[in-house]
Amino acid sequence: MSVQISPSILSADFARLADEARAVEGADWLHVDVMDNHFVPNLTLGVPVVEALHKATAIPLDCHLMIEQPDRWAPAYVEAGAGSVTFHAEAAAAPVRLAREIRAKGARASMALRPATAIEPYEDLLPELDMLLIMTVEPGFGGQGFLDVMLPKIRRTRSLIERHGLQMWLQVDGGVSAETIERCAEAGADVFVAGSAVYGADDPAAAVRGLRAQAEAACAH
Ligand SMILES: O=C(CO)[C@H](O)[C@H](O)COP(=O)(O)O
Ligand SMILES: [Co+2]
Repeated sequence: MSVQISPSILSADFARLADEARAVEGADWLHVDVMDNHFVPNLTLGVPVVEALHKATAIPLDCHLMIEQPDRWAPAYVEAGAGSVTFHAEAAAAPVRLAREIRAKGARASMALRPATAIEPYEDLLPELDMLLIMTVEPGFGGQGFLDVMLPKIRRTRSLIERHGLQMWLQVDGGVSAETIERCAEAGADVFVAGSAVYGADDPAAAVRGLRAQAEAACAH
């Protein structure tokens, strides 16, 4: 699977979201962090903003739901136009049923793991998913330092995906930057979320190009 760069609008100017989406033209997906102040101690945006963003940009929206009760709310994000919908394993009541519903509605189904959540209990669920997201910070805020202790989990997850012969994305989210992206790619990630490293740069589109070049070089090894 080819490298995908997904800038996170968590680090963008929320008063200018349409412009900020255009500022990363050339990115593969746009990562949209939905937080409900219950699953994580922060509050961001919801379905109406995703709907508006979908109308404002051609970039596929990669919605990361850091919310309780994703079984109840995730389908609305597909209807709002999300290209992929990621729910957290720790919050989902029925992850297989939810993944099937997301796929049936026409989006990629993805499941996220907090840093302390192991992949192994979810091994048998992998065929139900189009993507697995390994958090490399505690979810809730942008601009945190990359947790390099997550690298073995990325490697183990890549091995499981290969052992099962699956075609699925492996996404990393949190602290991904020019300093850390190569280690993520070498460990087996192929979808890279970057918030502060892209929107904190003077030229966000150039930052996307730089991250892509580094990831592609490291993935080829
Ligand atoms: O899900 C997230 C936080 O919970 C964000 O996607 C992530 O933190 C991106 O920001 P940065 O690249 O600055 O770490
Ligand atoms: Co995210």
